[in-house]
Amino acid sequence: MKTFKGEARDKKLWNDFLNQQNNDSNSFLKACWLYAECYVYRRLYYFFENHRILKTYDYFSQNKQKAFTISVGAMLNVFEVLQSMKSHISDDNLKLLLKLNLWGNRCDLSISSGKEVKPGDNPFELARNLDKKIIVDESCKIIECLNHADRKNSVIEFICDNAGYELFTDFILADYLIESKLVSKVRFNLKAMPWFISDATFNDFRWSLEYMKNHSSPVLREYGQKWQAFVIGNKFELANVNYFWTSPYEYYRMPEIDPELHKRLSKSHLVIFKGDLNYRKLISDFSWDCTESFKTCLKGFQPTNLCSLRTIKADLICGLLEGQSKSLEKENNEWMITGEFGTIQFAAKCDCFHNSDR
Ligand SMILES: O=P(O)(O)OC[C@@]1(O)O[C@H](CO)[C@@H](O)[C@@H]1O
Repeated sequence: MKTFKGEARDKKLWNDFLNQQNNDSNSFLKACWLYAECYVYRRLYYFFENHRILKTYDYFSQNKQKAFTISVGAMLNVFEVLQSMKSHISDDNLKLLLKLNLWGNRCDLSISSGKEVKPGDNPFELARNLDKKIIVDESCKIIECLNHADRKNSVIEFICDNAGYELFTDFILADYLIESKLVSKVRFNLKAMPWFISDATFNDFRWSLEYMKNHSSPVLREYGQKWQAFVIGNKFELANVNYFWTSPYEYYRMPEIDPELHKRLSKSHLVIFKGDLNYRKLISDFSWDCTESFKTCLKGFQPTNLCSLRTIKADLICGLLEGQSKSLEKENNEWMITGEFGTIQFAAKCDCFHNSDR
């Protein structure tokens, strides 16, 4: 893996990392999966960013936009159910929205190697029926944490994953948190470059709201306008560009590599990490004993209360009960790589909530 040349703002971040690798492991074939995969996506962008005309071109944008447009049927269904929830703010509704958001992570174009992945037409029914597939469910702890938020001043940080339907479910959850007045602001952390095919960039975020605002369906138009107004009114905030999210670093190294980012996260009430890649970075892509606690696997990374909503696509996990992985293996010996199963895990910063040790 070669160091980068040119003027890129993350050149030093990447080159310092590459220079720290020992010669034996500094190659695509020998590096660990996380590093090699991140390097490939960064190197791909390098070819474009140094091109006179193509420097702002997002080579995955067509796939991502298609992923959004083919999900309109599911989105309309979500809005229909949501209308009835609005008049009835409750922990049960919040729990259901967390699950809707979790399953949104199935719609990822990197696991399908770019092939279309469409959500079912009735996502709430799916979310209600898939509880057996959530093999660690700490949604109650997340809700308890949200109920402790200082409603007037609390910020939630979303560390987003995929554009398309998953980003839509992020908006839905964020909207509910704002409307129910549990928090005052949701900040979205997006990718600074095309990443893992479908990861959401700043442009994807803006494109999605603009697409909704101009749609022929009145409800899509209404919410497109509403969420654009949230952006202008600072209820939805786009975090500044940050290259840490497209670096290969595991999150426990954040205080050393990007102390400013760590400090900013620590001021929020809760950080929601979406998806599989964020999970791998949270627990350092190590093959932990699957019964090890989430908190231990974070290796001290705990800027504030944090949670992870992830469909399982990579063969690492923690927080399971004794014997649980054996029975999953019997059910489906590919349970760790298909995205069929999911986890909702939580780690509390302070003692005021239960912690996630199981
Ligand atoms: O973060 P996501 O979107 O949930 O998942 C991304 C992901 O499925 O893509 C990769 C396959 O290339 C896996 O490494 C990874 O876990």
